[in-house]
Amino acid sequence: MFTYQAIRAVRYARFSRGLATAVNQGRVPAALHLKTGQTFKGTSFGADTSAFGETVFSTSITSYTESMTDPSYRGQILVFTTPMIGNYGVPHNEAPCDSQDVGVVLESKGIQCAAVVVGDVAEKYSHYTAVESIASWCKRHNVPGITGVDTRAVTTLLRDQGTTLGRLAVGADAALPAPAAHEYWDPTLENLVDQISTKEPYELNPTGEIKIALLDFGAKANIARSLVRRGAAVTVLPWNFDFNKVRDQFDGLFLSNGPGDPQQCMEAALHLRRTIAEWDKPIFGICMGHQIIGMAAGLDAYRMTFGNRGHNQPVLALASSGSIKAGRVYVTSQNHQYALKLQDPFPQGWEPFFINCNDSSVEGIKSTDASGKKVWGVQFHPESAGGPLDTIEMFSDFVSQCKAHKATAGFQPSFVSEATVEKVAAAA
Ligand SMILES: NC(=O)CC[C@H](N)C(=O)O
Repeated sequence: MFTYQAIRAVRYARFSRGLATAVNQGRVPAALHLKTGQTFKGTSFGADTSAFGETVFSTSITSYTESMTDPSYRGQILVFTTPMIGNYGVPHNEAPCDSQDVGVVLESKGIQCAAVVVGDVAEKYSHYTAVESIASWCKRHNVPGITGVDTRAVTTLLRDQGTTLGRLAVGADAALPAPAAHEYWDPTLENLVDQISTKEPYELNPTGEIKIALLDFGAKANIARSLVRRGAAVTVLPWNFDFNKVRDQFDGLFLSNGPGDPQQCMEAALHLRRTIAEWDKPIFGICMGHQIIGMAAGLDAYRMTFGNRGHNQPVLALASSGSIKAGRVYVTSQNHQYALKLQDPFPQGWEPFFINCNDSSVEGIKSTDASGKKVWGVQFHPESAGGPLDTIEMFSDFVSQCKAHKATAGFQPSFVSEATVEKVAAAA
């Protein structure tokens, strides 16, 4: 019995060595180094370049294309726990750009993450919308990838020690020793939002029924799509634009997702504090936007150990509002490292809206009805892309609140801008 097992073990070792040699032949070596001292070796795909970043894992099974183009992944080395990545290829990322749409099929124009780590990259792909492989897509966008890595081992490490700075070393770099601890680049020390946010305001669907301002902290395209497809005209504004200067022209304010540490965006939270105090129209924020709303309300944001990234995060609704029913669990799409601190009591005029069923972190806040305001923030992504659509109707809730407010608000002379007054006077 023992002999039989020994023979099998030797045969298997020879077989897998042979397989590894065959697979690695002609391949460029790559190594994922973590600042905590571990190294994972594999082979490279995509760009022939090395990259630093914050190493994070995502439990999403599909939608690598949407995740990789999500600006919230900027500066991050994205480890996919799903073993095979790339088998449905990458679509052509240009939508017919009439003013009704946002110009892209995916979540932004380029690949946003710094690098990708996969167990097994698919060389062959098959999908009716695919035009290229993940490897050629990464190459075109100068983003390196590593395959042949035990991503379960990397994930276990990241769960235990937390999100860790890393370097994906490719080619000759892979043979060099790992960088010294002080050499690792920490993206969270930079204002990543400022790097990605629009520099100039622009408008989508200008003939929409209601006018929404979208503060762009690194907005996923599906946020604008979800608003435009519900009939809103969307004006995209830079993240630090003082909305108070133009608020009289809008029926609602939306704060988008975005990369990095929310503390870097305190300026936006200060503008928003004033908006919430002085403006009574609906405000909705997602992920970074939710964190900014929380900071404006007086809550603190903290850095989680490994964050939540994936399309299978359950959240419990603690309050009912629009399509959301208290006591129900919704499965959500998420991508965040920071969260709002749960404090007791909550700031006056605010209540927790959702809580994460896995780790009890705050997943949403809302203004209480007594305050007379309609402000919501959710840590998860109701627009998904990718992920479940359990909470997509929150967009319809927001748009209908804006429409209802517009219908009942009537003419409010004190809120009308000089430009509007001039236009009204000219028309009279
Ligand atoms: N998706 C997001 O907006 C992420 C928000 C923030 N950068 C975080 O990591 O928590």
